[in-house]
Amino acid sequence: MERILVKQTKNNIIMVVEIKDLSYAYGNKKIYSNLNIQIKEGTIFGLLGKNGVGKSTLINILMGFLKPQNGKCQIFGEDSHNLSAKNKKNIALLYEGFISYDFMTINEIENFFSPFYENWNKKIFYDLINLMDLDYNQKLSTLSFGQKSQVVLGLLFAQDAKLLILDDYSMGLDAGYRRLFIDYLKDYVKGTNKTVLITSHVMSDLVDLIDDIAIIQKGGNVHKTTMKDFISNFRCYKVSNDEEFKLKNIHRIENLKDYKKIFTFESFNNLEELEVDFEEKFLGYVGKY
Ligand SMILES: Nc1ncnc2c1ncn2[C@@H]1O[C@H](COP(=O)(O)OP(=O)(O)OP(=O)(O)O)[C@@H](O)[C@H]1O
Repeated sequence: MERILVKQTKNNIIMVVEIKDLSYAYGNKKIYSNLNIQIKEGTIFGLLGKNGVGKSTLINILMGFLKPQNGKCQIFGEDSHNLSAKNKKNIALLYEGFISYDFMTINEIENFFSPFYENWNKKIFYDLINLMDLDYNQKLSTLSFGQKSQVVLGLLFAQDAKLLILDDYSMGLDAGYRRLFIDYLKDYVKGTNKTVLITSHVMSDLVDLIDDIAIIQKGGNVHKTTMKDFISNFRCYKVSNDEEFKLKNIHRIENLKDYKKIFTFESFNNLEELEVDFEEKFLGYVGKY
């Protein structure tokens, strides 16, 4: 059996997450077959895809809540469904509905969480809280949704874990809170070897944040690249509806009323290239429906 290397000695890159030939299905419903993903230490990795392609399933496998049916899924060189306590402590997970201690105050929730984590950093928690100008004695039940999410993020960052898994951090946050979070996250990981795995449906947040991406398609096909390469290499061209064209390697054609949009990794000098943002490129890749 092939051994998964935690450390690639050749260029000294440490892989924090190694997913190799992973298959998973719910009954007859195939989610992945032979999925391969690697996440390098010190990078921010975006797991992207439309609703229902299997992002949360993969996170559940990574967290050991689900077991691979085939293949391997390793974190810090150990099988994710069999992680040692030491490595478990180095993963901070954010998922929907993370907090259910609404009756506590901001102070109390910090006191409640801190003993569970060896590297607990109180200052990080209160730095984030202070950005919101809140009274520490305010009960969580009285906070706005965005403020409560900020408390959750504070609890997550204060763990000072080596790997952060953020499943849809942006749920319900307005543009201001999202920006606050993104800026904080960037500063938080800068100059450290912390690794972040993030899923989000807010594409505009991700452009300046993410290093590597995996775009998952329905059926489990995955396009892996860097954010930079995807943005510069995946192009959108405009072609008039009555123009005959025979082009190779077209990824997707979007038919609009007056013209067609062509999405491709090819470069066509004779066509008009449209300047489109990451969200549109992403939709051009995965399709709108
Ligand atoms: N326990 C389960 N039993 C059967 N099917 C499931 C189960 N959990 C998830 N699924 C299905 O598996 C598919 C992938 O679900 P998953 O939640 O991983 O998608 P996702 O990419 O995280 O979606 P979203 O972006 O909407 O959160 C979906 O079609 C979902 O209905």
